[in-house]
Amino acid sequence: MIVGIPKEIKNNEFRVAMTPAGVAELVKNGHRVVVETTAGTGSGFADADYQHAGAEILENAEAVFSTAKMIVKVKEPQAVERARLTKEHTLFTYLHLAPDPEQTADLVNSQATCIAYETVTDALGRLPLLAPMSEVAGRMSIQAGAYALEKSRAGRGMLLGGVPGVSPAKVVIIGGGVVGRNAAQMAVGMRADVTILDRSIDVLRAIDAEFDGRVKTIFSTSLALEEQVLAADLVIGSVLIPGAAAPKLVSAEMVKKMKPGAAVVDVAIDQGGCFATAKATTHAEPTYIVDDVVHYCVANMPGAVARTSTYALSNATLPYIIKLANLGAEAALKQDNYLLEGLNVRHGKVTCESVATELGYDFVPALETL
Ligand SMILES: NC(=O)C1=CN([C@@H]2O[C@H](COP(=O)(O)OP(=O)(O)OC[C@H]3O[C@@H](n4cnc5c(N)ncnc54)[C@H](O)[C@@H]3O)[C@@H](O)[C@H]2O)C=CC1
Ligand SMILES: CC(=O)C(=O)O
Ligand SMILES: [Mg+2]
Repeated sequence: MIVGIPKEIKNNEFRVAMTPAGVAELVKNGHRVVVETTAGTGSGFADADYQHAGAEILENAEAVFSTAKMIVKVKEPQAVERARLTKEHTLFTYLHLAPDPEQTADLVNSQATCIAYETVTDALGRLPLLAPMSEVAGRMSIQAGAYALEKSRAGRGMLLGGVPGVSPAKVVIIGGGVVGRNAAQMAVGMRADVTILDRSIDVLRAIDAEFDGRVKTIFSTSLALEEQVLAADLVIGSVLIPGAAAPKLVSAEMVKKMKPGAAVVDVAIDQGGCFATAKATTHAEPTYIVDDVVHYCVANMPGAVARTSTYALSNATLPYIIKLANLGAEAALKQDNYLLEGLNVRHGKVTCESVATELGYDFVPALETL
């Protein structure tokens, strides 16, 4: 198969979908790989590194899309990229369709086979292609939040860990999954006062055991959530209902009642965000203020630490890319039910139920499109 790696074009997105080492694996498996010139520069890989690995360098994205059958990316295709997709293409990348009607309509119209990293599952019910970026974003959320609490960003002027004689900041994490636990690790390391809310008691049990009492766990009800958010200096939004738009757990009224200068980092913004006041921002201008509360809502947080993130993402995606290339998308999807969960749109049909429900499409079970 011909596999294409375009350069990412989202604002301040420096990741690339494959490392030269991944390309070498594909080439070893008998595939042709075409890479857009300078696609790897932001992650520290030169065109020559990809050439050494056996890839061909093409001069622009147009050439990559028209040459390759499978397009492997990091972020959801932007409008100009969507216009290049055809029925012959398989697209393998993050999509986050539920909060994005324009993208969904374009992918439906393209007739392409669109597999979303974030809804691929594994035998334990986890999300193996979301997890590495959730680890990165969870860890970053605390440094972003610490920065947002500084006076220069209109924050409360608090140091997360306090100092001897002065209390640490109160960090509240909503959602104790991969993002939430990684955020907690960093916040505990910085000596903040950390509380995690989740609606799964098993998740709270595991966190209680993992942190050995250094993190408080609270079962997430609307009342408990409001109490915690109003007492917080920094709130991390990290809930997920796979495929669906994030539930708006923190209302605009609640934000109004938060402490002046408190900060929120809505990591779940890629699924629309769990704060009613959240709107996606970019690394170029990551924060804005609503009712004296500093909001950080960057939808591609890992793009800022591209080298770490590119390695982490491609470690996870490579086996799936090889399988899709070796078998072809149709056979690979038929053979692997967990990969099949990643299929969101194919040949004009929406095959992810939560996306269909959210955006008013007829849901067509994925197998029926194969
Ligand atoms: N902004 C960015 O750059 C990035 C955003 N993300 C996003 O972060 C979000 C979280 O991802 P993960 O941690 O990997 O998901 P996860 O599935 O590991 O964890 C989500 C947790 O939320 C909990 N939850 C669901 N509804 C809840 C509620 N009403 N109250 C409390 N807890 C609730 C679940 O029980 C689960 O433990 C996702 O939207 C993901 O796409 C991930 C990576 C990068
Ligand atoms: C998961 C995601 O949205 C990202 O890594 O950018
Ligand atoms: Mg206020």
